[in-house]
Amino acid sequence: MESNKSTKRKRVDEKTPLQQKRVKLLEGRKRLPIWQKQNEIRSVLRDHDVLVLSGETGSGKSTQVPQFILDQPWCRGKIATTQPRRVAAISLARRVAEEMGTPLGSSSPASKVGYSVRFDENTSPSTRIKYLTEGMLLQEMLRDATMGQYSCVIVDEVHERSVNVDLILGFLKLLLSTRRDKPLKVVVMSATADVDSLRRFFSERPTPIRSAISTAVTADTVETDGNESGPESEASWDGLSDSEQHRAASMAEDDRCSEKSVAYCHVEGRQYPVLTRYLDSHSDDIMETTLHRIFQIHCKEPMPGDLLVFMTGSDKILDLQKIVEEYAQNLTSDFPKLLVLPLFAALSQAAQQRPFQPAPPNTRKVILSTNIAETSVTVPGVRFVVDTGMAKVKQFRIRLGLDSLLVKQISKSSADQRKGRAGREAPGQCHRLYTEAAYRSMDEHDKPEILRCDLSAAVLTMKARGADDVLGFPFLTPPPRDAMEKALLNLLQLGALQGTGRISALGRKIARLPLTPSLGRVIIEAARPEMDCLLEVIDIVACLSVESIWLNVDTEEVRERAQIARQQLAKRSGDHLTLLAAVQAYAAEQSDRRRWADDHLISHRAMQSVMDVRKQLTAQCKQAKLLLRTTEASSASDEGLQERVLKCFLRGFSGNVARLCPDGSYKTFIGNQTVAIHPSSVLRGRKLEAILYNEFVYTSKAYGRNVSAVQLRWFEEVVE
Ligand SMILES: Nc1ncnc2c1ncn2[C@@H]1O[C@H](COP(=O)(O)OP(=O)(O)OP(=O)(O)O)[C@@H](O)[C@H]1O
Repeated sequence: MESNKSTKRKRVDEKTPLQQKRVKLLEGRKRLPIWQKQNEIRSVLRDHDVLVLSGETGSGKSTQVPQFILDQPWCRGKIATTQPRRVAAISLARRVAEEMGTPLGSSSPASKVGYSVRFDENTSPSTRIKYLTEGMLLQEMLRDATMGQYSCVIVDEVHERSVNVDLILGFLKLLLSTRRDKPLKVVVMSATADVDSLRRFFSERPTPIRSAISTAVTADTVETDGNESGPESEASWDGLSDSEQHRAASMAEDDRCSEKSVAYCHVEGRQYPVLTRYLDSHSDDIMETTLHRIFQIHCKEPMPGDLLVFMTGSDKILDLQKIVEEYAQNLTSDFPKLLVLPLFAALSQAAQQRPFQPAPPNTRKVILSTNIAETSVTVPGVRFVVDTGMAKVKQFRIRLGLDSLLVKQISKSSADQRKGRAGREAPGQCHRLYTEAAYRSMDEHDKPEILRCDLSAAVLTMKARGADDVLGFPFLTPPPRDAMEKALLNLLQLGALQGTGRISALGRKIARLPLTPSLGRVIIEAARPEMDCLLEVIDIVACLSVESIWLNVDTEEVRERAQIARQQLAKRSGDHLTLLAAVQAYAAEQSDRRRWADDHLISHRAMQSVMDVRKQLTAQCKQAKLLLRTTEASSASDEGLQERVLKCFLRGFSGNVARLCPDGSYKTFIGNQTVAIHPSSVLRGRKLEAILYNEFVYTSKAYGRNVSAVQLRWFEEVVE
């Protein structure tokens, strides 16, 4: 008996480190609530096309479901699991690769688990389980409308109801009814979703409408080779082909999309309890309360136990980081050290992974995060969640035709997701910095993004995917008609649609770029031989993809230093060319880029992200044959270049132009709204004929951010 045991132990010891880790993690997996449900999940998916799966946060949905179904006879292809954010897609892929004992992504041709996020595809020829952001799955759908490589698509964290997830659900619903040669299974998962509406959505048959996707033809096969106004391939894009119509008709006679094909399963319980604490009364100074609570936990609670603090945005996070670090210096050596780590979307990928690494000995991690860590992620070590109850959300202002970010109270569903980040490896605590009454008065769910944001990108994706009649698309929640019309008009104005409403060749090119339609249009414009400024525009677009490259300057002394340092980079024409000058100077710095950034009060971290995005965008433009020039970029000081660059931005953002009025204010061309130059702009306080801005922010008043001076005659020239 004893010798049997020792042979077994020896066998385990002989395994590779990957296999040893797999065996070790298997014990923990078996304790997850979902482990007991695996046979039920397999059997339900054998008999049904769609499974709506609910289960508490941490019960094991995101990591286990793909592994449960991998070896099922119907599952010959890949399994896609979508995530709302790249940080979740990457960390889940890493974890599942460890649990399966396989290398991650492209590190080995034999790797079974990979991920795909914007600007980073990390898969191998053997990848079977792929975690990808919703945006990336939509991009894949543009290349292969039938999604032939997948046997199963798992739509995770569906409660977040991003526009992208709503589009994916609609496309999957249509695909389920048309892809008959290879079966496709769909699993929709969340801890806090509205299960009934999802079941109803998939149970109702899609109407065989013109909008149904073309499964036989992909966008690639109908490309009209740059002929923007030329006739589109009518047969290909007129909704259903003959064979598809036949299939859709026969489908109406069977029960494929009836109640029977949609199953529901619930996973009860979570692994560890989480104690919830509320404030006794409302806090008027949330920063102060957060700071106080961080130190209260740190000084009272035993180690180990890291903190995850949910805040609104990067500006507040960086402010609090500084204050916590200052206070931490005054702690006596009786207390463990504090390591403060920010986590927000605009950080480089490497910086986003730091909170997932273990803290050094005798150190407590304090992760200050936006809601990018709200769902799906397990941040190892976290036992305490501190929730400020607020988040920045996108809000579309139809009259202006612009998205703006507003700070708002979160929903109950968000609060519960935040709480669910604790209690994943051990019992935890959730400190809600609001009262219990405030929690009870919160909305149950967030308003779906489709009801509150600009729909241009969504409409373009639908059109590029062959869903021409966008008003007939199967939406889980139909968006407001005026927002759809606004999006159609915007796309028409960008030249992404033809007069008939069909997508143009130019529109299809824009749809394949991982950018908003407006920024995509700027890129395409810059690639025209007359403009010839694509490399420079890529640099600026890369800067616009991070929140800000400039460090916050809060004291008079630092402000003065910043002014002097930034003056060397500032361009009279405004922020766009100033950003270009900053990227060019940073890229040219060969000895010590970190020091250069510090000297100019520029965020080295943000610049690393900019360089990442710049590299990827350049590669994508080369692949799309937009970038033919091999010479170096021109200097930001070249006047001719400045005009061409700004004209390109004008082409994509003609709606974001305001002219100077006799009273000294700026009023937008569209909507006649007053808009001021943002205080962060190099043009602040200047009186110019007209300004162009990339972003509209509303704080104490309406501001345009990232502003440049433009001439009215350019406007007439560019926007015929
Ligand atoms: N990176 C990780 N490090 C350590 N443990 C992990 C990691 N990822 C997952 N786990 C463990 O696996 C459990 C299940 O995680 P999983 O993400 O599958 O749950 P879930 O049900 O999808 O949760 P949620 O609804 O919150 O996304 C976690 O509670 C944790 O114990």
